[in-house]
Amino acid sequence: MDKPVYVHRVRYNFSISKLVFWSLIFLGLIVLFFFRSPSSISSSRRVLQSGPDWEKLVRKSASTRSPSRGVRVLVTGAAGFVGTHVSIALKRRGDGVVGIDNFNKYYDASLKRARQDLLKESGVFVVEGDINNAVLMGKLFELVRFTHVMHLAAQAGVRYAMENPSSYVHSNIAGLVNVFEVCKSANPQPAIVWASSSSVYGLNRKVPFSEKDRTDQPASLYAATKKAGEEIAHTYNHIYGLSITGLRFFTVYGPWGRPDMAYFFFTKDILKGKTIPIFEGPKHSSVARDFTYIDDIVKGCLGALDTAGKSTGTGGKKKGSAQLRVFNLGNTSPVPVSKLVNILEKLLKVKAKKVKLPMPTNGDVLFTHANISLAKRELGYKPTTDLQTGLKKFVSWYMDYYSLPRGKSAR
Ligand SMILES: O=C(O)[C@H]1O[C@H](OP(=O)(O)OP(=O)(O)OC[C@H]2O[C@@H](n3ccc(=O)[nH]c3=O)[C@H](O)[C@@H]2O)[C@H](O)[C@@H](O)[C@@H]1O
Repeated sequence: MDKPVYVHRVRYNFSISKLVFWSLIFLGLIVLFFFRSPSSISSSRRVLQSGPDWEKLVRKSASTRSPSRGVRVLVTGAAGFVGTHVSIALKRRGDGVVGIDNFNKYYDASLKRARQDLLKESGVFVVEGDINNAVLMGKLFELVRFTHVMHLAAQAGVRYAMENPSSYVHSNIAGLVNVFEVCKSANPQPAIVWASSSSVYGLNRKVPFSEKDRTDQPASLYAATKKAGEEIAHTYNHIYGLSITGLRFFTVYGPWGRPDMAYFFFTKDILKGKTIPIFEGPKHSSVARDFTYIDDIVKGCLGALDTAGKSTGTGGKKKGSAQLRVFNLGNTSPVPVSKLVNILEKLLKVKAKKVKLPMPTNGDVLFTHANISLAKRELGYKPTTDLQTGLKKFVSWYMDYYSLPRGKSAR
């Protein structure tokens, strides 16, 4: 028997509304996925890495306040801890600054994104890319006649080198070589200031560590890649006339710091009531570091940049000898890790749960202590912040950044 027409119509209408219903659900899911996925969050911040708008951003960021001074700096690792502070300091005094950073996930990338926001507020544009990308690096030099490169991009961390050795080779060796390659071919060649590390002193026992001391006993792959970097710097200076200054940083700490470093994760764990491991040397001796506050390091970096001689080559050809320097940037007052924890306990007003453990044999050294007389003489470097004062500033930033109640900490 034929069904009445209205039955067909009802069925037809029903399947249309079903189709519309499911389409809307499907669309909703797509929208939800794009709004919530972290990659969409970062891509919304990301600017296309080519085209006139991007070039305009690069050129604007590189423009100097006073054209007569004309200092234009490419800062690699600009969204890193030291990179952010140095970029802001350069921009604040009127220099042109362009940043580059690959925003890798070695530690919480949202902290790097927050630093990027801070840089943007200061007028510093950060190009998203890897220093190993020769085309991108070359493009930046086509757009801007950089006078200096502040090369701070690196795979940091002493102990992580056991977990991911190739990341150290990629950033600290291949990446460094690529930076030098691009600089040697640039016309004019920029002067380069780059981050080496106190870890190059390795098993050196002579204190305080002087630039003249031996650095051929690295205790970690990280240290070995930094030491290799210093030798590679010698080669590029020798063959191409690049002016190169290496800075040996001593355990830099402060606001906007690195969450993988002890002072940072101790703070987090003390507040959470988690037990913190304090490493000890043989016979329960204390392990100590020459902790150096970020503002002092920034002054050292700017001092190195301002006193850097010009590179002498052009377009890959050496014209004469150029400056090759290396400096310790430390605080000259080593503090035992147990004392660092005591200071944090007082500032946080929380008693830490501690466990003393023998220092693991994965690259750590027992102590560091910088002799800074060379940097004092040549760069005018003079650290002024002791650990108590610097940690107070760090804790204050930490409580604000993570929106923690103020009651628990001392400002
Ligand atoms: O000065 C440097 O050259 C280096 O300083 C730091 O390396 P490190 O001094 O080992 O800094 P942290 O990892 O923050 O360790 C600080 C101290 O805390 C100790 N520690 C670390 C971790 C832990 O769980 N317990 C502990 O007692 C370490 O043995 C060390 O004495 C940085 O992580 C390196 O990137 C940098 O190059």
